[in-house]
Amino acid sequence: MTLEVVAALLCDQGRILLARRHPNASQGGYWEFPGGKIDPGESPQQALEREIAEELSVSIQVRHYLASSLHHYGDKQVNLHGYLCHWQPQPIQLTGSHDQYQWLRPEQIDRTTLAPADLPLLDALLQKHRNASL
Ligand SMILES: Nc1nc2c([nH]c(=O)n2[C@@H]2O[C@H](COP(=O)(O)OP(=O)(O)OP(=O)(O)O)[C@@H](O)[C@H]2O)c(=O)[nH]1
Repeated sequence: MTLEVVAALLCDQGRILLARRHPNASQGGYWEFPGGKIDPGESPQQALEREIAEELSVSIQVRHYLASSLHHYGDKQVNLHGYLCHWQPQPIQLTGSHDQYQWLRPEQIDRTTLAPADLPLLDALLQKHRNASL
């Protein structure tokens, strides 16, 4: 089984939003870029805007595709697609999928507690930042 999943790299003043999966969820306790599965008939952008509204109670604008990552978790395979997103700062309300969130600069993100499928997305983000500062 391969799940098609979208994730938002939501930027605010150089920091990226990370959310921690609820302990009872699959990959519980891992930090991730929030998002979720693409429903039938949805575009990745539509899925991402819907998931972020559902999980964080905020509205976002999907800007650019960043990178994808295909990861085997044992019981399933996740094809994760990361998009750079923009928002007008709004209060975040976690609605159940996550138990915490934090804003971090990409170089501050702890690779050991990040969902393994997200590591290539983090690397693409770090690469983009390095290129931007050349
Ligand atoms: N939203 C999101 N999901 C991710 C990321 N990285 C990653 O491996 N995943 C995995 O992608 C799968 C789908 O995400 P979901 O948010 O719809 O989670 P879910 O609990 O409904 O999924 P489940 O059916 O696997 O339990 C989960 O197994 C989740 O662990 C990520 O950065 N964001």
